[in-house]
Amino acid sequence: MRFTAEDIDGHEVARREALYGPLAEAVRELVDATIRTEVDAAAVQEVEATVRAATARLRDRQIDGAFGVRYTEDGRIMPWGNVVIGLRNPIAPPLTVHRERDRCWSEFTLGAAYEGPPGHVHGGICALVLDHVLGSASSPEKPNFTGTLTLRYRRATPLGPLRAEARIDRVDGVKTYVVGALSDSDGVTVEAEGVFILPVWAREGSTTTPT
Ligand SMILES: CCCCCCCCCCCC(=O)SCCNC(=O)CCNC(=O)[C@H](O)C(C)(C)COP(=O)(O)OP(=O)(O)OC[C@H]1O[C@@H](n2cnc3c(N)ncnc32)[C@H](O)[C@@H]1OP(=O)(O)O
Repeated sequence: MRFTAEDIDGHEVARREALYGPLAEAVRELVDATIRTEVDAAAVQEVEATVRAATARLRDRQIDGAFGVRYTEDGRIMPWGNVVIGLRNPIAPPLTVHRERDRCWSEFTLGAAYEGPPGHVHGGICALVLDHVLGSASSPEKPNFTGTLTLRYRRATPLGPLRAEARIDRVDGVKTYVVGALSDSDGVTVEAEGVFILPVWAREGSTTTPT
């Protein structure tokens, strides 16, 4: 598991955010446009060639494997490849998760790229979002892992503006029980319960390392 410390200061973090954030946002727009475009065949082929050229240009120099989770020396976390919140990940909506004591919440919009049933959010995407928001609520600091996530899909979740929220229900040793929900403007669409577990290597006094 890749947790990496980076020797950079806040200015450098801000510079990278300003550089890579807009690129990821542009690719998100490209994904949406790819799904929804009705331009003619020649235009589609022209764009395909342009996108392939852009991809090759980015691949001129790249890291091996995934981005990992990186930290600055002053403890700032940079989960920029994360599929839910990653600044550099165009697949991430991305969510900004807010914290208030024992609860977390996020308001965000899911568009055409997240469709399952016509005009509605794919059930796996609902699970993805809820896993992350419940997981975030489970621990402000230590890396809890999802042990069990239980969902009740009460009605289909429409594409568009949504809210996810979660709070700690109870803590039992290394297990944190969290409850939460995904909602649209008419109320709850998916209810969630999760057990989030502090892995062995992160426990007090552990000498094991992440695997
Ligand atoms: C990044 C920046 C963003 C920061 C924000 C971060 C939010 C991220 C949220 C997303 C989180 C993820 O997607 S995490 C990725 C998805 N999850 C995973 O890949 C987890 C894979 N599974 C595992 O690594 C492991 O099985 C663990 C860590 C879940 C548990 O293993 P373990 O640590 O060896 O557990 P162990 O000591 O045996 O058991 C401890 C206690 O938990 C219970 N227990 C064990 N497994 C389970 C289970 N699956 N469900 C329920 N309970 C369980 C045991 O009965 C025991 O209870 P008792 O005897 O004490 O009563």
